Amino acid sequence: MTESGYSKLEISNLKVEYYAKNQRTVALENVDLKVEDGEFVSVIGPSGCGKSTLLKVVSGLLTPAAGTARIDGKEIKEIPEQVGMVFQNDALLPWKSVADNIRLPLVIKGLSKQQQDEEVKRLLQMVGLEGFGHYHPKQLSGGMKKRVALARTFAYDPDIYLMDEPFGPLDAQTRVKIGEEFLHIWENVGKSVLFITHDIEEAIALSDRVIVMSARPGRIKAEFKVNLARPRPFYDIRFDPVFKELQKEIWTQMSSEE
Ligand SMILES: Nc1ncnc2c1ncn2[C@@H]1O[C@H](COP(=O)(O)OP(=O)(O)OP(=O)(O)O)[C@@H](O)[C@H]1O
Repeated sequence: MTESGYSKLEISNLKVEYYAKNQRTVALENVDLKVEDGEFVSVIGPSGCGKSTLLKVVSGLLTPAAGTARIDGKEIKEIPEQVGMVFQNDALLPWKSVADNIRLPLVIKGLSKQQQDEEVKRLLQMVGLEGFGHYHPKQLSGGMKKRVALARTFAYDPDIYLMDEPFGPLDAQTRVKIGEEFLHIWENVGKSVLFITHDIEEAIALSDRVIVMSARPGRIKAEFKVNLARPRPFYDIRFDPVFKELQKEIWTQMSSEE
């Protein structure tokens, strides 16, 4: 809870429908979910269960058919300034340099040129891209682009990070490396995260709680608290017996019919 007594994010009795070609699809139904200040929550579930839809509601891009989504107690009616998104596709501006992509939120925030330069330098260092500021996105590997996208989100410094399978397109090795770096940075930043993934191991390694959704219409099927101390080693934590037990429980829940 925040000082004001509200959760950072509170979703209550949410229902979302899509209409396409006279066909109604109920994407989400009866979804209740809270994310506290500084909490890392992952949502995992079968393809099409409404995970991205959930993020679209929180980012103000979709209006629910019923129920509410609130940030700090205030109902989301338009794009809230407290959220920052990281997608599977990095959404970098190809005509701008790496430094200028990261600079964008700082310009919007109204920082002076000198403050922007200092912050860009700090962020490039933070994501391991020192010396690449003058490169353009097309000159970077998938993992490097992901680092730029993360640096840009850290530059924006939102209260809630909304992450939709952000490491999805990366190869397994890069995915672990970036996951590790992201976890390390996040553990210092300590903001709320709502993280969508298909990967049980990634969800456990990163999160304070893992939410399992049912197939469409998406409902919350189960919730697991991750009782693993922080800071955590993103990879080695997988060998902890608590991790393995949780992985088994989540897998059992995901593969059960109900
Ligand atoms: N713009 C749209 N118009 C109509 N139906 C849609 C639209 N967007 C999503 N849907 C439907 O809503 C349901 C939930 O979609 P959503 O993208 O939220 O699922 P998801 O869990 O994120 O899937 P995945 O894991 O495959 O990315 C799906 O059945 C999808 O077909």
